Amino acid sequence: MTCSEAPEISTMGELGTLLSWSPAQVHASTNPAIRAPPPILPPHHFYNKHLRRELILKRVLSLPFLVENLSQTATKLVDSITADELGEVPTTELSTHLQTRPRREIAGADTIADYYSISIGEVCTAIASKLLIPQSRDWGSSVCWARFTTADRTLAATGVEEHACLYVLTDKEDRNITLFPGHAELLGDRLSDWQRLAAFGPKLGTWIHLSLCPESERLLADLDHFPETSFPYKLCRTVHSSQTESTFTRPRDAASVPWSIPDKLLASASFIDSEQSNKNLRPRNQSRRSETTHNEKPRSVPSARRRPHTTAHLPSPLTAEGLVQLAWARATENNSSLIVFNCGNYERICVRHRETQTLFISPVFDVTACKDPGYIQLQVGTYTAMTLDAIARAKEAKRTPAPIRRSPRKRRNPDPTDSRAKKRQKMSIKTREKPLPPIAIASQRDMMFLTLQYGIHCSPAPASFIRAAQCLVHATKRKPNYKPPIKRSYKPEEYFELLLTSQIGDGATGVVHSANLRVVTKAGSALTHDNLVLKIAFQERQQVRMRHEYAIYQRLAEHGVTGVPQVYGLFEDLEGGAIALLMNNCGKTIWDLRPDKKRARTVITSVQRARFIEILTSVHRAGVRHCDIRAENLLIDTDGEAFIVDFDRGRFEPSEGKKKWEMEIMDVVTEGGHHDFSMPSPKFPDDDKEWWPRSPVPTPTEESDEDTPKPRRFWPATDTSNEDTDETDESNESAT
Ligand SMILES: Nc1ncnc2c1ncn2[C@@H]1O[C@H](COP(=O)(O)OP(=O)(O)OP(=O)(O)O)[C@@H](O)[C@H]1O
Repeated sequence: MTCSEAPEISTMGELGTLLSWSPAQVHASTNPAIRAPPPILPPHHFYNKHLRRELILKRVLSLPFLVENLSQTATKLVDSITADELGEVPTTELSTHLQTRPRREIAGADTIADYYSISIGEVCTAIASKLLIPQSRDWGSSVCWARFTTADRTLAATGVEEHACLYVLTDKEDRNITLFPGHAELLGDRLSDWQRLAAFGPKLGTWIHLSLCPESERLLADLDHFPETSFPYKLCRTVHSSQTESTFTRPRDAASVPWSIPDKLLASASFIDSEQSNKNLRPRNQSRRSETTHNEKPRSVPSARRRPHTTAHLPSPLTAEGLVQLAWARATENNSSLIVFNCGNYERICVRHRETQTLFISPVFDVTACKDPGYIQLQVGTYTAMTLDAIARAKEAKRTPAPIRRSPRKRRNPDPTDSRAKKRQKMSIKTREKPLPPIAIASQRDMMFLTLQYGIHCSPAPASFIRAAQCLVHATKRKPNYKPPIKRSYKPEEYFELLLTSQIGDGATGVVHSANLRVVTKAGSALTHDNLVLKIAFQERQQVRMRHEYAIYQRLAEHGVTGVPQVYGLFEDLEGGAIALLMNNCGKTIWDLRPDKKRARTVITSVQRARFIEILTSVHRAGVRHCDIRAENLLIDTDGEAFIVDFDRGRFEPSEGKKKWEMEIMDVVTEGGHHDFSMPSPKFPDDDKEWWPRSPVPTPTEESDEDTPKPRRFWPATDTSNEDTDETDESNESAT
């Protein structure tokens, strides 16, 4: 049945009538040009393989009464509100949303999420805010629901929308809560709870929308078809004894939650069959010791013996395992306890239980057929439960500081009586006489084991990356196009380790991380080098751009250009899906360094300005045009040195006119202004000699953004769809 009509509102029971409403069925667009792409695994699933062991999902169990529980949360709050507090229900305003018909183009996961936002989200945030702050008269929303856009616009085509959530608005600078005007005063003593909530983490609940197609419905139906004892959580396949050490306290569940998990179910979730449940979480190093004999140093086994036939992320259909892993990882990142899966007409709600690392999942239900209670009541119950749970966790986290857990992995002190240790020490003294910097040693090695250790990440097993292009800083005897073979296993002196410690940027070419390097010398001493940067590219077009960026840096290195990143190599993931460019850290962008963050004006010294101009002059002299001179690509390091980064849009052999034009842009940017990239750049003689590799035609899962720079992002994201480069006029030109 469908309850497609907006409720008729009577004065009595207006709220009840609103709560009993369920939306009309949505139908896929009849326009063949508007497809509902079947969900595929998004490229960023790479990160989900690096979740901390303590945060990884171990099992999925059914929770039959979750939906009823959540509806009751709304019922209880409605029952506790007095007629006086209820005041006037803004029926006309709210029912306008309920009447909103789906647009005919509804198909993709992003349009499903947008439809949900205007027809359900707007109403439910208003009602939930009223129930949480009953004294308010205005029915304004202090909890919000939104789909957050990302810099990677190609994600819209994956058929999965994972960036929607319930949240409280916070000030970006000081993380103070921004409630609907007047609500802060009404909260009285409870205001501190909400403040704490905002500081604790403003995201309260996670939504995963899937495109409107039969594949999505099948996926939703399969979400609990796993063995109860263990969930097959996918990790990297490298065999390696990791050196990462961390103290980490698993976030706690609230002592009392607005839903109930029967004791029996909780007990069965807590039952850890160590053999069974850890089997999938155990990286291969613990199960296969074949590479270590008694007296030998442990060898590491890469994740594959062959290079993948393409390094680019291949669109593979999303499986139920993949979807659960994706949703779990997203909820972990949001630190939310509830996850809602929605594919237009069907829905499932889940509880992420932190302590037992279990996902408790409701049965699938038809959102259009919700009756007693209606769909709006269930959603309001879900919103309020999410908020109350987050407030409780924020409060408890403040009250009981969690004990600091020491990592069980300890570094062994070398045994002074160990003759091999003594020999190693002697050798290290010898090598100390002629020390090579660690980065120079790593530059001669072809295998990189990559580990993530920041936020929710602490890789249970590293990813294996093989060198695809040489270091441009330290000389190597290798031929320029040398492709190193992949060995069966690697001794410590044959590889280097890279630890990603934070994410510092996310652009059209890739995700940029800060990184530390560790190498073990032949003599056995471990050396480290901090302050590196690794940019990872996933999609084919991004990878073409990254390889081009490397080629540009190669040209600049040949011409001895300084003031640009030093590149230590390009690497390919042996499990496919990613390539990575290793560079030195050039500091912070002049955009991020602006003294007044509320203004767009950047400020640099005259010496720095002169240096930026000098660098660009030498770049031009090397026969390269940057093509993206913006405040986000001009960096200053901790010593005040200037750097120009991000050459993925760069072009070879520019005309004199184009170089002059770019220098004028540099003048504007270093004066604190911004160039308007929507302006077509003028034509000059010899422009046709300029060349650059064209990005491949976007696959159906990718949207073309040729030469469109990354929009400047705020939180929530602002609409910058009109931004464009001065190069767009040229993007249709033929190129070699
Ligand atoms: N070598 C570096 N050192 C320090 N920070 C860096 C470095 N390279 C990049 N970054 C940071 O990462 C951000 C994104 O990097 P970059 O511009 O190279 O990526 P992109 O994917 O090409 O982005 P865009 O969409 O702007 O072209 C930069 O704005 C800068 O803040």
